[in-house]
Amino acid sequence: MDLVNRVSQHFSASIELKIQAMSQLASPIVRASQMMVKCLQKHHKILTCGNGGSAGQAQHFSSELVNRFEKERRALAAIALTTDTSALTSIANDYAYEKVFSRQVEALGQSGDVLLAITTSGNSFNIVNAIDTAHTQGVLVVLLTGRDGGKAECQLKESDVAIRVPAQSTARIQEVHLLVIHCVCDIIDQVLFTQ
Ligand SMILES: O=C(CO)[C@@H](O)[C@H](O)[C@H](O)[C@H](O)COP(=O)(O)O
Ligand SMILES: [Zn+2]
Repeated sequence: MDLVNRVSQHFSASIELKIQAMSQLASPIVRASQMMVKCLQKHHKILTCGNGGSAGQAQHFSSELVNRFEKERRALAAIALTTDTSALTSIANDYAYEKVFSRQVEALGQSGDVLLAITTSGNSFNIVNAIDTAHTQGVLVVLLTGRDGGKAECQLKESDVAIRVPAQSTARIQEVHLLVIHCVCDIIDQVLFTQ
């Protein structure tokens, strides 16, 4: 097996998907960024969640707001719901894994906040439940997903934003999600901190 060729195929597939997704995703990326700008301007916060690789993406995004992205600016309010192992393990242990994010949204989510929910399949029940609870708390939702958007996209309201990567492979979808996250960070900085 030619492993170098295999690596080349991964690069090509990732590049081609990004080019294909650009025209479809630019507009929802801008809408999601504007929603988050409004949220942060009003001193509300962004909650993030996801499973596995998407948990890493959720943390990646929240750290770029709390710390910084590419320019010096004040800290911005974001909390990853994937990091408090005591909350995660007790909620999973006492209730169900499907509740690990929704219980935290119930505790922390306030009207005017935004939930960034990340799922490649759209079918992770803890994400679907987090979206339902966000709605009952008056929290707007930005959903990063793939494939057919799954149950999570079906739960969205008109005031929410879906950013669905047109691909089937979890890895390829995650690669585009990271690019989307960096676009959103850039727009937030551009709008909030450029005169
Ligand atoms: O990162 C990977 C594979 O690339 C996996 O860890 C992946 O994130 C996990 O299988 C997740 O549980 C998938 O969840 P979801 O994206 O379907 O919501
Ligand atoms: Zn980054």
